Amino acid sequence: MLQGLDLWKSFNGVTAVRGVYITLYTGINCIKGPNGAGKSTLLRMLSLLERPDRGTIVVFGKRVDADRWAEADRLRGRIAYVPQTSELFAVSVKSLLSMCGDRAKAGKWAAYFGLTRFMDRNAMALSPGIRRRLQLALALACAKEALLLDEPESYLDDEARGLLADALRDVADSLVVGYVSHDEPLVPCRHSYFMSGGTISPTQ
Ligand SMILES: Nc1ncnc2c1ncn2[C@@H]1O[C@H](COP(=O)(O)OP(=O)(O)OP(=O)(O)O)[C@@H](O)[C@H]1O
Repeated sequence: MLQGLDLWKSFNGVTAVRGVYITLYTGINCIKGPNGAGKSTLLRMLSLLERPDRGTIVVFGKRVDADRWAEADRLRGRIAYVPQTSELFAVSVKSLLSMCGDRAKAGKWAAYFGLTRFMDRNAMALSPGIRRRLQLALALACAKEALLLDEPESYLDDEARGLLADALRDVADSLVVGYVSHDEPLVPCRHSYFMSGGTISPTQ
């Protein structure tokens, strides 16, 4: 279980997230809402990649308070994250895929997303859609407990959207999945939240 407790975040005087409480359970947890609602900021905080101004993130029972942020360094590896953009490090695909240690698992997800022929290419020289496939393969290979996805269907063609949907159905029994989107997600949501103006509420 991944929780945010009273999370707040402002940028240059603009409050992006206002006292959000959220619990992500095993399965698909969807966070929907319009542009600028604060979804990406919330997801980055839950991924321990953005320090909240105030509040606590509870990562499988372990608390990370905003004012004791050093603890985040010890827990960040438990959460795989796919950002909204398709940026990656400018190194070869195969070196990226070696990041998580389990080469067999990384190879399996790379093959699943049709990436085998790109292994020696520089990741940043690939098209945004192929980079998105690579980000997803990497995140699925690295994810042991939680997988947080920011508009994961962006850049993908129909084939890749189908692959992603099937993959998410496969891992939904074993991972906490957070899925941020504007529109209907590719897979049914076990829990749904709606965000607007930095606040959040559960939906049906
Ligand atoms: N790094 C940043 N620096 C300055 N402002 C930021 C930063 N990140 C987010 N914001 C601001 O915080 C607010 C919420 O942005 P955020 O990206 O979290 O919303 P969102 O719901 O994900 O939007 P979208 O659906 O357009 O991606 C916006 O006003 C945005 O400009």
